[in-house]
Amino acid sequence: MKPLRIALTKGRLEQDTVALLDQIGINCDSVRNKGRKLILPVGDGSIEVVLAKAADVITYVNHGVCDLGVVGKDTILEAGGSFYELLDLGFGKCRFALAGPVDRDFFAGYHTKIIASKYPNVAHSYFEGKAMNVRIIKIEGSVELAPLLGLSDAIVDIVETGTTLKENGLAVIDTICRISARLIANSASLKLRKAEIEDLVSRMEKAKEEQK
Ligand SMILES: Nc1ncnc2c1ncn2[C@@H]1O[C@H](COP(=O)(O)OP(=O)(O)OP(=O)(O)O)[C@@H](O)[C@H]1O
Ligand SMILES: O=P(O)(O)OC[C@H]1O[C@H](OP(=O)(O)OP(=O)(O)O)[C@H](O)[C@@H]1O
Repeated sequence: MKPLRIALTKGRLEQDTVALLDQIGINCDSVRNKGRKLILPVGDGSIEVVLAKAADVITYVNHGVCDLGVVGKDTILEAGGSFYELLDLGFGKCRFALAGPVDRDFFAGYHTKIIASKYPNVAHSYFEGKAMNVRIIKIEGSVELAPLLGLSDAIVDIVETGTTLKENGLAVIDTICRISARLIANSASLKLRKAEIEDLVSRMEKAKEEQK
């Protein structure tokens, strides 16, 4: 049988995911010593880890070329898709927040507010929920720059420790929602490889319980 393919978000979530796989008995030395390789067999070879950017994890799972994925709830909320969310993995914890300059009242004045974000869909839903008309500008990174440069009134971005906001004279105006890493599954894989996936999920759940 083909190995079960798990797309794993490179970067911040990588280490915790590898640690979790190790904990449930799937040896991930190949991932730790990957060099520039992007597809790595792990454990006894019945599982393959694919290293991808967050949004691409969802694309690969959606299209069924990967059976499972590990991705942040932030990316899930932004990208959407028709996959199943199987498990909250409990790491990669942060939150989505609306933030702006400490010395300005975001709600003051009647002009249409400008919001910068790497997550325009999340920002749009948030303000739609508040029945507030805003203009959203997509920024690719270091979103905190936008209000500092006078491009936007505020940002919708990820906040973890709050250090980036603080060091740039910004503060949280409102918390939008909590974020953590999730295990997602392609819907066909969930039917076709049910036993393997259920086994993996139950081992992950057990590992999570043991960590508490
Ligand atoms: N402080 C944080 N900042 C950003 N993401 C965080 C943070 N803490 C946890 N995360 C989670 O880690 C995931 C991956 O973040 P990471 O910064 O590695 O990649 P990225 O957001 O795609 O950025 P890049 O374009 O720099 O690769 C995020 O989608 C989010 O779920
Ligand atoms: O609250 P903190 O602990 O300071 O973390 C939050 C910061 O981390 C992320 O940026 P990242 O480092 O991923 O870079 P980016 O802005 O280029 O996406 C996020 O976009 C914030 O800028």
